[in-house]
Amino acid sequence: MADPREPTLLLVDPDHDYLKWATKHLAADGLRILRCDDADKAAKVIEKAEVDLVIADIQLQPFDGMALLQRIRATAPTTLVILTTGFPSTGQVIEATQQGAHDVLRKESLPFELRPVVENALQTAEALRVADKPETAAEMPRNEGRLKIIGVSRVLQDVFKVVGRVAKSDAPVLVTGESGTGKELVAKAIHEYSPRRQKELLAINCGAIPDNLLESELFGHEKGSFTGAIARRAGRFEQADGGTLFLDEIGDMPPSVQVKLLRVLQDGTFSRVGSNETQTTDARIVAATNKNLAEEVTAGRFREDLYYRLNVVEVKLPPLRERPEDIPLLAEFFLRRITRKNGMAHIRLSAEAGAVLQSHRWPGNVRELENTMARACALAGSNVLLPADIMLATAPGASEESIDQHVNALLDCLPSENGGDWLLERIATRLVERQDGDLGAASGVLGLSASQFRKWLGNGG
Ligand SMILES: Nc1ncnc2c1ncn2[C@@H]1O[C@H](COP(=O)(O)OP(=O)(O)OP(=O)(O)O)[C@@H](O)[C@H]1O
Repeated sequence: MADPREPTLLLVDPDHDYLKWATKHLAADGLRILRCDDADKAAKVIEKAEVDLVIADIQLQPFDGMALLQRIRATAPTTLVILTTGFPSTGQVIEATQQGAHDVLRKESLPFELRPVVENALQTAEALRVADKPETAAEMPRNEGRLKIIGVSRVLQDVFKVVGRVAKSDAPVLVTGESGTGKELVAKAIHEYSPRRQKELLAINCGAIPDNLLESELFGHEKGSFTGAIARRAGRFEQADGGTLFLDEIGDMPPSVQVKLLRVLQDGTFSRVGSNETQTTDARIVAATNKNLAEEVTAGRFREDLYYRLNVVEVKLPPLRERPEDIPLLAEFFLRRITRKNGMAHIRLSAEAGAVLQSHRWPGNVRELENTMARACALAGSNVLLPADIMLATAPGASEESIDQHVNALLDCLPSENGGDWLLERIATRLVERQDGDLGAASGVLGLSASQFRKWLGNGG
């Protein structure tokens, strides 16, 4: 049965002006906001109503925010709690985190940080609720069109805070991280939380466009300026005027284009290819790279002056293996998205499969996890994913240790006697079913010959 409940947020603060401001600031379609001015009332509300997220001041009466947090942890484990305070000490932040607070925010940074952190927390709360109640799993997520960045890890929460802070300004942002960590998603979030959100967000992959075309793609060209320039054309900088321009793979930008980009960053001007006329643009630049740009500078492949201009604010996205707590949530999120898109019944992740995912190194990061979930959905035989349903791409760089972890996780789910045969036969049978009975195709998935594969099937065919 679908859970028809609206996401619910409870604000707890003795300051009535703050409560009014925060209610207005966070108001969104389909979001229920409750308010209390003391901890006792808040605890009663939480006993009666299902609350997804509590935002409470640390200084409350008759008991403080930390004590409220402990009560909530004991009585409503899936309710997330964000504590707010004037000047949190490091000790407070550590203690609150250890007690299970989702986050601790400084009051003075709430105008920038509150909305992105709350929206992310509500998505996380929804994912937790769905994971907690399998019967509601087929439910369509709310806010269908909204950007979704899933993650509960502290490092990702920190990324959210930076996004909230920088979104309001026009400063260039450099998003760094390995391939597939979500750099483009962060660029979209910066645009979406910025005053430019009504205007265009345009993206260009500097590594995917031949060097001689990149300049004209970015800055436009005049008719006849090169062979094939049959008409005057506006470039991305003109099109993104007033909006945001996302320059992906900036480390691959050729030196001639780097010079022109530097000029735009210095004074907002450029010229179309084949023209001396100066154009102006007010496009906000978000650049991304999976290279180490400082090293590119040292190697003489990237201009130092451009590096400093771009790197006014750096958002570092950690690889997925450094935030394993995000993996099961992301996996559940992708499972829901994939099954819904394909009109399939919802498929859940078993705890054992979650453990297998958490022990993988994910060289392709979140993108690899998404693909792994798509493959698992296509091959799954029931509505619960087991370790045997998860086929991890054997990355050339996978360490022996991580391979051992997978093997151990698989062995853990075997019955004690004669387990190996049982598992191989199950895997082989499933594969044949998924390939519509085509034994040759099924053996091909594993790279085995048909005769080897028949042995797996255990019955000679
Ligand atoms: N935290 C997240 N929550 C939900 N989806 C995510 C998250 N991070 C990444 N993704 C998804 O993973 C895929 C890869 O993300 P994205 O394209 O933003 O990575 P990238 O770092 O820009 O990769 P590349 O360097 O290869 O361009 C996308 O489908 C994106 O939607």
